[in-house]
Amino acid sequence: MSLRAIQYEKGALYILDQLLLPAQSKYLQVKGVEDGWKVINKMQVRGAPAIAIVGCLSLAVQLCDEKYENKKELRQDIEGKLNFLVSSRPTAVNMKIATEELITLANELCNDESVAIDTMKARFISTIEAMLDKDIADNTAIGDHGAHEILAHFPGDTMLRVLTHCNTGSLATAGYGTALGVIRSLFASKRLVSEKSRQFEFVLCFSFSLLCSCLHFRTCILHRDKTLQSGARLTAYELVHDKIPSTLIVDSMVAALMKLRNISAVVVGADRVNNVAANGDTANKIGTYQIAVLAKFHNVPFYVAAPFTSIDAKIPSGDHIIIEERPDREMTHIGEHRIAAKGISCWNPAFDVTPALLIAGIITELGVFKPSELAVPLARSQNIIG
Ligand SMILES: CSC[C@@H](O)[C@@H](O)C(=O)COP(=O)(O)O
Repeated sequence: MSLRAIQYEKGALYILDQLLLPAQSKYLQVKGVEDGWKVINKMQVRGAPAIAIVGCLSLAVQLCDEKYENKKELRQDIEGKLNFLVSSRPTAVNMKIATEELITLANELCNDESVAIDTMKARFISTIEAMLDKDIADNTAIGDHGAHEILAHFPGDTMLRVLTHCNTGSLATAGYGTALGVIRSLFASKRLVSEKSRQFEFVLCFSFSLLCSCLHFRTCILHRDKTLQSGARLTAYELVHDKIPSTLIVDSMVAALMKLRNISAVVVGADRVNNVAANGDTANKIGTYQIAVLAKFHNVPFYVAAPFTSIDAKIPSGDHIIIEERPDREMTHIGEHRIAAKGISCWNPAFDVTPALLIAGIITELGVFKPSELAVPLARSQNIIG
């Protein structure tokens, strides 16, 4: 059973505090939108789908306790609280898309005279609650489509090595994960386990290799604080928990890795996939772009795994994605200990944008598409949701 980092039962929401991982596994109660905003902004919960789900569930929790005079008052309160939640982190689009859909729903319920206030509240809350199950179902589908796509390029008994970046697993979603979901599905596939690979595992202590590009070391002097060591702290934690053999590397090793080891594919997640004018540029954790460039150079297929809730149909290109900048302290300190020379200035963007031309395919819950082919399945996904 993979981790459940978001635990919800009618009116009660708990999240696994990701800032404490892997040393401590402690759940925090989220009592309403103020708490929801704080846990997202402080990155106690992170990852694009998880941000949206926790944000929306924090609203559901609060609505359970609030009393309203009339539907208009309820509608206004919903809109204000959702817009507040969107401001918690700017790059991932999932919370913004969820907000637009939920405001549309609140307007419809408010304008429908056959719907009483209690029914409006109950329908609104149950729509939010459904996000949890839908995300897990989407991720399982993403995992299977992605594994199928990658395996199709290799004969049955070939041992695969997949490189991923950041954390896209159960900690970043309602469960199973996106890019990490593909890796879970690959792991579950019997085609990967062969006599040959077992022998290889035993001799080289490699196992069938998942290589996580992890710590965010950059420009050779810098180390990020724990909010961003998401590979080492979070992905490694999930893989160890699920007993999926894997190897940790740091970002600066990717070129050497691709030259010296036979990497089958790269699979990463997304905070926002732009889909206007058949674009497909993708924002993801800082360092993703350089991995995509290196993958192109070494002829390694580079995939993005993301649900349609991460696809933004509104901005003209990836250049318009707002990139969140994090505090200097993440680069200058390890815990309380300063490692950078006092007086040095820092640039600390949390994300970068990978141009669509470097992406072999976007792995979604509806299948794998070229970045330029997303428009039709996006419309289909909106009909399914709507
Ligand atoms: C399924 S999670 C996809 C992305 O959100 C993930 O790759 C990522 O970049 C997370 O960034 P974070 O800053 O940890 O929220």
